[in-house]
Amino acid sequence: MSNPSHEPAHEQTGHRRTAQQTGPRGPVDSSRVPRYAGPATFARLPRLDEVGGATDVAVVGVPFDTGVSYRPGARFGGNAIREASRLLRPYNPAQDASPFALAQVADAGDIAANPFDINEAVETVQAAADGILDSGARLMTLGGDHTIALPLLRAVARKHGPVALLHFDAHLDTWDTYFGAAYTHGTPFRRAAEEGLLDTSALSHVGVRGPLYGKKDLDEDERMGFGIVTSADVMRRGVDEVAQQLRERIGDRPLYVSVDIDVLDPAHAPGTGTPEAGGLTSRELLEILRGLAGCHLVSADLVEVAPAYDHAEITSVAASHTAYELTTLMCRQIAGARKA
Ligand SMILES: N=C(N)NCCCC(=O)O
Ligand SMILES: [Zn+2]
Ligand SMILES: [Zn+2]
Repeated sequence: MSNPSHEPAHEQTGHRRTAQQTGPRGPVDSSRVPRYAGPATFARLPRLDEVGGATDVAVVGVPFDTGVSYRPGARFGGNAIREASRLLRPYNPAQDASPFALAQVADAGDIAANPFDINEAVETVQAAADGILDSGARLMTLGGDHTIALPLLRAVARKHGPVALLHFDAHLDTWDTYFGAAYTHGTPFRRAAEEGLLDTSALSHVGVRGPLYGKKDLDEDERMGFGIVTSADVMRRGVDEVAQQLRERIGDRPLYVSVDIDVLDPAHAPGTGTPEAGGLTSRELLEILRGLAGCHLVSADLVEVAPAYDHAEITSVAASHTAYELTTLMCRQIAGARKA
């Protein structure tokens, strides 16, 4: 019998064991079970229940997009990224690591956030994130709009104290309110700064570009402590120099990385809600992330993938590779800390 889903017996599912019956349970082996078969988990990794409910990194979907100011649809982002991640392979040559052999990574399913009540959804996301972090796992969330970065940062700061933030986005997302609403996808980092969740000596936006409401947007953002590497800066200075500057700013602080997929040029990520011309290439984004090796990455999100505007999975493939680099960073760091 060939069952391409994720039954506990890994002999039937083709889940790779990286050592003889010990060590992390890896992805389904795509040389034994076609990679397009069965329900999608991130990178064909086991579900959380298949690894006994304990993991080092929990990949979690956040199907929520009630906080958007323009095109809706990011509620479908997590599952689109899971589908596009079927083609990921277990060895990451760019970081010379087999991430899923270094640490257990499991797909913990979706957080069931109320689509009709943003305040309640924010509480639900925080409670779910608290639970996962309390179990000792790091979070890699997929999908949702940028509103969710606030409850995720609340959970991370509850565990680690104020964190360094590296925010990849076309937008600042430090605006104050929209239509009087405090919790939207344009406001999470102002709320996080107000709540003391951020280490104000290590806050960076990368990839910012496009029209603003006024110059005061930049002044207020700077007052909150953010430094900006614009999209044009990345082009002029190059990825190695940018990554080095970011690494120096972050140091050994606990780091949260938030990736809004609209940091990429619409040519590289058409499937998003508020696209802006002149963005990063996926190659630039992936290279900057790889340059963060050694940082203490405690959790990350990947938001604003709206598959209804995508074509040929351009956006969700870029997103799946972005999440793969982020999980690789976490797994390397976990394995390194275990050795030390
Ligand atoms: N976080 C994202 N993707 N966009 C924020 C844009 C807010 C605005 O409409 O001005
Ligand atoms: Zn954005
Ligand atoms: Zn954003």
